[in-house]
Amino acid sequence: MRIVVALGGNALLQRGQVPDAEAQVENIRRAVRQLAPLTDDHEVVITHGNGPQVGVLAMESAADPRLTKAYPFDALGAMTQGLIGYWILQAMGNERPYRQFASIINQTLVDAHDPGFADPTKFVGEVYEEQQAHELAQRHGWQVKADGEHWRRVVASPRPREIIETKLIDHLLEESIIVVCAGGGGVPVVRTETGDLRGVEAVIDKDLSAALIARRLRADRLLVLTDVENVQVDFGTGHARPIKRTTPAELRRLEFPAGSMGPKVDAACQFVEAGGPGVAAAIGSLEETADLVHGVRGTYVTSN
Ligand SMILES: Nc1ncnc2c1ncn2[C@@H]1O[C@H](COP(=O)(O)OP(=O)(O)O)[C@@H](O)[C@H]1O
Ligand SMILES: NC(=O)OP(=O)(O)O
Repeated sequence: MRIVVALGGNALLQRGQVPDAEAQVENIRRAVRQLAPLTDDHEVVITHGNGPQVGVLAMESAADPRLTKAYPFDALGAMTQGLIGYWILQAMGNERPYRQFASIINQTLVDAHDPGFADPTKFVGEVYEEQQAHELAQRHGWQVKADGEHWRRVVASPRPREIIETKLIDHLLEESIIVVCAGGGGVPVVRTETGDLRGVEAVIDKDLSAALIARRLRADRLLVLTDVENVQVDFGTGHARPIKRTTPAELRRLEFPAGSMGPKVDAACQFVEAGGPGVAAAIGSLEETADLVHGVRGTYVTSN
């Protein structure tokens, strides 16, 4: 099978964890232990989040007295692809030394008029208490929103339209190379009137980019790996219950938060709606990756 995996930002850095390199390398090592067995029997593409990391780089860039202007988010996104891609590449290589892995810096086309530019939803950086978040927003010109019980900086997150390097990724898979790509959803770019590509200030949702890649590569499975075992109905209430097997039609009738479960559900639905017979998407815990593939665990989404 051809499998596209979206590795949640929580797998790389848990909420509240200090973003030291050592901590992230250790988290990635744990995540990769779950992913490596997939590569024994399947063609695998790994995408990953970058919200916490791109927030750290943005703070560093804004604080650098030598710069007249902080680095824009397209450049910071490319940096996180290099950083996290390198960590994943090394960890995968250590788990499966006889396999070949490639991590690519990729660009993701977005629409310059996407409504996501006017209503930022992508959480970046660390979590704050509400009061502190508002103070930081005032001081740095950020926009901040509630993320569960905490508050975080938000940036624009336009919908991914095309993965510029799709053909390259396809070639690599056909050569039995495991590909890490679309880190942080891919570097957001728009096409100018002259046909050139130009980076834009945004962070794309990696789950939506993973769904797009999975569709374009005609994948059999989309695995959205995060820190909860299932998508839940009435999440966060006393009567929350897990959704096990479902369809896009059923999921589309429910509502999920824009900055967390919403894009995961949307990604799963988009992939299954566009896919051929036998395709499935699963949303669930990284720790249960092997069982998600066949719908034994997690929320398993099929067309009927
Ligand atoms: N209906 C829901 N079912 C399950 N989890 C939900 C739901 N709504 C919101 N969440 C939250 O979504 C989180 C996963 O989204 P997110 O933090 O963006 O994941 P990741 O960083 O792993 O991509 C869970 O930890 C949970 O707190
Ligand atoms: N870019 C992105 O979707 O990152 P997170 O998964 O960390 O939110």
